[in-house]
Amino acid sequence: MNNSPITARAHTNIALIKYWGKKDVDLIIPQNSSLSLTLDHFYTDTTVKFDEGLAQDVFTLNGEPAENPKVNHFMDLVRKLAGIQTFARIDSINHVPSAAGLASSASAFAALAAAASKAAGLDLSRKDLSRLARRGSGSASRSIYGGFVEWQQGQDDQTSYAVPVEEHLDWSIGMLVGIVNSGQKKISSRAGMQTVVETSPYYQGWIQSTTEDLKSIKKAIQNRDFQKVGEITESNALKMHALNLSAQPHFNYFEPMSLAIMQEVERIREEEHIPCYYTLDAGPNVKILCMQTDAPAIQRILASKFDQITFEFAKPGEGARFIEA
Ligand SMILES: O=C(O)C[C@@](O)(CF)CCOP(=O)(O)OP(=O)(O)O
Repeated sequence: MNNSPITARAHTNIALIKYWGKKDVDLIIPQNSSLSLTLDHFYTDTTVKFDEGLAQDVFTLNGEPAENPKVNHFMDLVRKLAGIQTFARIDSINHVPSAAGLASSASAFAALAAAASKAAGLDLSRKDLSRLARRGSGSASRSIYGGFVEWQQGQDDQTSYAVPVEEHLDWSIGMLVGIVNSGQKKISSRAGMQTVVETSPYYQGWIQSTTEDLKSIKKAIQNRDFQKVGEITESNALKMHALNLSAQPHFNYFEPMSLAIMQEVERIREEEHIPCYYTLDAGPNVKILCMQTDAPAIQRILASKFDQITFEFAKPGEGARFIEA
């Protein structure tokens, strides 16, 4: 274990093919493989320093003391892996719009996995970092890499990890992220996907369909077929949300503003002939896949319709890495 503080940076990722259900809740083994795009715009910096003088882990988030049982549980995993008992100081800064509601668990646990394992004296491969990050939050397994990333579902702790599909993208694709300030209490991803696995009558159909989508989208990425990538992305997101509508009790993450933006994206595509496609996760925020050159025109149209929402553009981002604090 080295006693110097280690800082890591990891970016958030947005799934084009969704992870939405676990086979094993404790190990976080998913029901299906997923594929995401790591974004440059939103990231987490986490510093970890092990200190024999601490009687427990001390955690701060954005400069404020914080309590998070998932972080404590995760640090226990790191201690076990490194064969140490020492507690640590963990300081995490989320560079994500505060009202975002953007699932920052992906960047947070990927950055924590990198910084904590290194500070504990481990020198993990990116594959083992992805496996470790997965234990914090499934989607974090993908943020170890940049660009397009596939989380191969595997069947156990050894075989479930992410791999880079195309890490250094020479494709000028990107995402506009609309921050819909949500008043409603959202159901966490963890709770939402559990309900769906247990109660949606469509769940087996989802597994079959999303497995097909993954194969098709990888081919479309290889062929630089933006329209196909977009169509699959939009369809896959709606199928995921259909699971929520069909669950018992049913739930959904859409707000009226979400639906209005979704309809406007379809209008821009069909009437303005600007290729753009939406996806949504466990919240009301709409993410719009588009080519970088089209982003300003789309932002202008959206700003004229939704003046109270900011749409921030994100290019493909890099994988988790160590930085000077
Ligand atoms: O990212 C995706 O594939 C789709 C979602 O974002 C939702 F739309 C799921 C993210 O779930 P996560 O927060 O990783 O859950 P955990 O494993 O229970 O911590």
